Amino acid sequence: MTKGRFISFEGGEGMGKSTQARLLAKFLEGRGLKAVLTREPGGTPGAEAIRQLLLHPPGEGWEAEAEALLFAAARSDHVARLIRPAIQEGSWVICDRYLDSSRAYQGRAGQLGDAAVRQLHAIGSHGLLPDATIVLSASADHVQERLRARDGDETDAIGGRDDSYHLAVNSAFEAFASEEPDRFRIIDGEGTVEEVHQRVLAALSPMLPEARP
Ligand SMILES: Nc1ncnc2c1ncn2[C@@H]1O[C@H](COP(=O)(O)OP(=O)(O)O)[C@@H](O)[C@H]1O
Ligand SMILES: Cc1cn([C@H]2C[C@H](O)[C@@H](COP(=O)(O)OP(=O)(O)O)O2)c(=O)[nH]c1=O
Repeated sequence: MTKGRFISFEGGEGMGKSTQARLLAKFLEGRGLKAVLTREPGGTPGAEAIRQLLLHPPGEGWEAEAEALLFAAARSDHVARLIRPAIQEGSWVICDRYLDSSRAYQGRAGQLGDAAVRQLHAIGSHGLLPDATIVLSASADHVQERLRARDGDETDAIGGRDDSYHLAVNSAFEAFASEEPDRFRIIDGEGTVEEVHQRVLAALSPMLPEARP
């Protein structure tokens, strides 16, 4: 059996990751492939429970180190129980956020540093990296309007952090993409959902299987 593929979508809140991850999974299924659509933090019962603890923390919230450990623990369960087995059985795993979110949010914006986040990942998930990572990028004005329509005034412990935190997150993703151009593709997230989907397909085209006649 051929090994599957692993693709992650990254970027700040409201860039269109969930929308585009869903469309890519549908596209792959249309080509006769098995696609597993999943998300972080989450994807398994244990990781979904940790997601609640992270986004709606009890008490006064987590210290930076505890927060990074919880993300790494959720990822460890997700990789061991869902991502790795799915890749091994030949599926395409499409993941809405993955390690690079921890690098950008906890490592850069949260100031824990890249080495510490990578160390946790080496222990928790044996360093598993995606074959390709799509970073969606759009202007703050654009995204604010989308988020208002999606969430109203609702926010969570991380989405609700100040503008400078989110600016650091966005510039971290850009830096990662330029440091590792073989794995990352930056995609313009502005325009219609279909326009962005076509850009995603174009960026991944060398990996994608041919349409069957
Ligand atoms: N290209 C687009 N143009 C307009 N609205 C969009 C576009 N892509 C997504 N949206 C909408 O914007 C909101 C945020 O998109 P979503 O996919 O949830 O982003 P993310 O997962 O990055 O937070 C959703 O309400 C979604 O329907
Ligand atoms: C996976 C991951 C997410 N996060 C944050 C980013 C988001 O604020 C939140 C996940 O919420 P989510 O609803 O998935 O994000 P979005 O609004 O982009 O759809 O958790 C981290 O801080 N570190 C991580 O490793």
